[in-house]
Amino acid sequence: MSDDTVNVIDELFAVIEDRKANLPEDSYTASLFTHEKGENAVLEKLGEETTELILAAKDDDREELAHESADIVYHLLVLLSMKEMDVDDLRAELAKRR
Ligand SMILES: N=c1c2ncn([C@@H]3O[C@H](COP(=O)(O)OP(=O)(O)OP(=O)(O)O)[C@@H](O)[C@H]3O)c2ncn1[C@@H]1O[C@H](COP(=O)(O)O)[C@@H](O)[C@H]1O
Repeated sequence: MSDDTVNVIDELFAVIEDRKANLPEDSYTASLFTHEKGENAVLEKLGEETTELILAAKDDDREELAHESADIVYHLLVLLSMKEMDVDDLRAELAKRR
């Protein structure tokens, strides 16, 4: 994995944190933080996208698999932010398993 690929995750997380702090009206991310369903909105998205990921894998559709993987990573980062966690928590957990 290139440094750019790693950085894009950190950069995306920084954007998510910014949206959480500033709640711009036109932001999908902000709408997840203010959703009437609370955290269930992002949890439902993760459930739906996991199903879509499974279907893409079963179809051997690599383009769709990458698309759904990105949707899941994005919504996972939103969830971590909602729980006052961050990418370092994920990195630390993965590193513990080496
Ligand atoms: N990475 C994402 C990202 N991934 C997914 N989504 C949104 O998540 C929603 C996914 O829901 P759905 O699966 O129902 O949408 P869909 O387009 O039908 O997707 P599929 O069914 O094809 O999987 C869509 O509205 C997408 O726009 C994202 N929205 C934002 N980001 C990032 O967050 C940044 C800030 O975005 P805003 O908060 O909107 O400013 C953007 O610059 C992006 O980098």
